[in-house]
Amino acid sequence: MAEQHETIRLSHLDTGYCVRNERVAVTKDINASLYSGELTCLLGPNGAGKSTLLKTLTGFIAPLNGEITIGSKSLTEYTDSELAKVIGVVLTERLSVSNMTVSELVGMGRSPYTGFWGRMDKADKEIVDEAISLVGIEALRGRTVQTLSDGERQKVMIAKSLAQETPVIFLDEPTAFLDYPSKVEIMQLLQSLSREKSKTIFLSTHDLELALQIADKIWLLDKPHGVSIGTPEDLSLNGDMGRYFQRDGVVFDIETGLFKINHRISGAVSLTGCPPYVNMVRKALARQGLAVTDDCGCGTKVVVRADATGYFINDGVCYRSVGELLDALKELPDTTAGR
Ligand SMILES: Nc1ncnc2c1ncn2[C@@H]1O[C@H](COP(=O)(O)OP(=O)(O)OP(=O)(O)O)[C@@H](O)[C@H]1O
Repeated sequence: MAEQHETIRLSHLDTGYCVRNERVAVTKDINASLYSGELTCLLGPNGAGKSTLLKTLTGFIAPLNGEITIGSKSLTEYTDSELAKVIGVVLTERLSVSNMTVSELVGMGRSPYTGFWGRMDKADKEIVDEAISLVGIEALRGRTVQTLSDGERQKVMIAKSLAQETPVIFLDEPTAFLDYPSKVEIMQLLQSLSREKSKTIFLSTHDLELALQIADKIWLLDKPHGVSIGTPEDLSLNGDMGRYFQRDGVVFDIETGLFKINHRISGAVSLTGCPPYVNMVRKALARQGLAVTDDCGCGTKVVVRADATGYFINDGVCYRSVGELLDALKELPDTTAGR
């Protein structure tokens, strides 16, 4: 495991904006730290202040109050060029660069080191090559940036921030607009970079389930509750996770540590069998509003069995698929005890 140390400290930090000379706070009194070798995910509902916090941490906007310390000095003491060697920022916006190749764009990550004319020497080029290979985009090198898919472009932007060789990388919704496998791939890439390169990685996301599975730490941001910080497991056990995302129709399942849809239950059946069939049938029944009461058939008129041989209702006809079983259940005049 990579050695971990505190890289950024937030002390009594208030974020927000000055609107017509009035200070409008978005988040208040955040006291927290980010660590090297850790992937931290910032979660919160729309408008909670995730982007505002990221903009404040990256020096785009000033804090309303409090202090951000990076290494041994305050963020305000860094010059722009010093900061560019400490913090890499990956934003989600589409790039307006035209006719720039992937190699050239990743090479821009070297600009804090290459001076006014941006001439890269051999060492710079090696660093760019390494960044490209770490992210696994060698095949894209010669492609122009505007021809890339969203996922490919996201990887290129991560490679650019790696070429920048900053100990800290901030990313604003890096998984937005990606299909699920690409989201997982980007998150796994960031997790391995935090581990293998000892980077401090802090990202905002709406991909709750993914963050719960992959983040070392979660920052939950919500106006009524403030910020709550911990491992996904601690935030699950102390009830914060369920509280923060409480909505009609959604429940936080403490057993799995994930959110699930709270189906409206209109009846119940009994279920026997063996995994994975029995688990899939349980899931399908829940979607139909049917709870599984027990595994012995007591108290319900319908007993469903699911195993490798097929799906059965009251040990009668063998149905070959979950779909057929559900159709048959719908046909029953009085399906369940609860109806
Ligand atoms: N430039 C600005 N001036 C004033 N208020 C702003 C400005 N930018 C954002 N806000 C407000 O600050 C609050 C937090 O916005 P922010 O964009 O940080 O939330 P967010 O958590 O990133 O939301 P989302 O998940 O929708 O992206 C919102 O109420 C927003 O309207």
